[in-house]
Amino acid sequence: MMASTRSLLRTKSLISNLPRFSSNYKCLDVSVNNDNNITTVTLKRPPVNSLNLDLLSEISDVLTDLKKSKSPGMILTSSSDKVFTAGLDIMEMHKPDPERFKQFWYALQDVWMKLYGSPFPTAAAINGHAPAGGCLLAMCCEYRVMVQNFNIGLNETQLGIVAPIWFIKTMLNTISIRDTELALTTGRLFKTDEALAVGLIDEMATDKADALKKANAFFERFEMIPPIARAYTKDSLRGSDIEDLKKNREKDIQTTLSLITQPKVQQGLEFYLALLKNKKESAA
Ligand SMILES: CCCCC/C=C\CCC/C=C/CC(=O)SCCNC(=O)CCNC(=O)[C@H](O)C(C)(C)COP(=O)(O)OP(=O)(O)OC[C@H]1O[C@@H](n2cnc3c(N)ncnc32)[C@H](O)[C@@H]1OP(=O)(O)O
Repeated sequence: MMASTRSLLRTKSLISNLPRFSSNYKCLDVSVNNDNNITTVTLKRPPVNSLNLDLLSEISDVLTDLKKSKSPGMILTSSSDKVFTAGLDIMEMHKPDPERFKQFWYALQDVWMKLYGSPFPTAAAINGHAPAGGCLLAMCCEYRVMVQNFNIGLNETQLGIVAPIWFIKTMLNTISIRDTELALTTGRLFKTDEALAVGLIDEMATDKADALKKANAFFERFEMIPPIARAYTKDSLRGSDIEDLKKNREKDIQTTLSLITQPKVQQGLEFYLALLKNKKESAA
């Protein structure tokens, strides 16, 4: 196909599929790049983009919109200059109201299924720390570019909690079984260069602009690949993990609720929260 015909076809399909986004997001900025029609979703819940029910619900909605509009791709990033996301909002797990916790966990499952299983390509421009749930969101994306001198990893065991099996499968889809076991059992947070060495991220960046540039370049790889072939291939690789959670969704919610409300686990969370607060006080 001639290059000019290709670009005309692309322009036509972009016009007909232009995504329409709600302007009502409180915790997200959503913008579409005019050059390649890639959508950048920016997490914007200060101070640390911790994932509470509201933020998760908005991420879930935007993923639905992107799928409906047959988006050619999405970049996930943060408005903070030092935190991509601090993971799940600990306040949703500390002394939780059971009904609220169930909604919260359901929303997290939704985000995971939609992001890990999206038919469109995804990249994370990780411009800050990405512990626990932050690492999960980044690993759900197909490509990760991370700004130097930050931390990423599933550190749940450090908090006395356990990464659910679907978190673990997401890491197994990213790095080796051996590295996953060592990382999870020790709750290891990797510095950017260590994450690159182990394959947890794909590229390093000097700053956010560089991360966005490299993330945008990732999508050029798919210009000549029919989207349907791409999406089926991704589904062949990831679909069974998603089916497993779909089958066990209710059980996963109940088990997590009963574990998280155990007094020992609650004490551990309290201790961790106190550490976070003390860190601030001792720095002042
Ligand atoms: C065997 C029993 C198993 C039972 C359970 C079973 C399954 C449950 C599975 C649950 C899975 C959970 C996954 C998660 O995501 S847990 C969350 C893990 N997150 C973290 O460990 C990160 C904690 N935060 C930090 O390390 C730092 O905040 C930082 C991200 C590196 C940023 O540092 P800095 O810029 O210096 O900011 P501060 O530390 O001063 O924080 C500012 C402010 O934000 C509060 N905060 C930080 N993180 C969270 C959070 N995740 N949730 C809620 N709030 C958070 C922090 O306390 C400060 O608040 P104040 O300004 O009020 O002091």
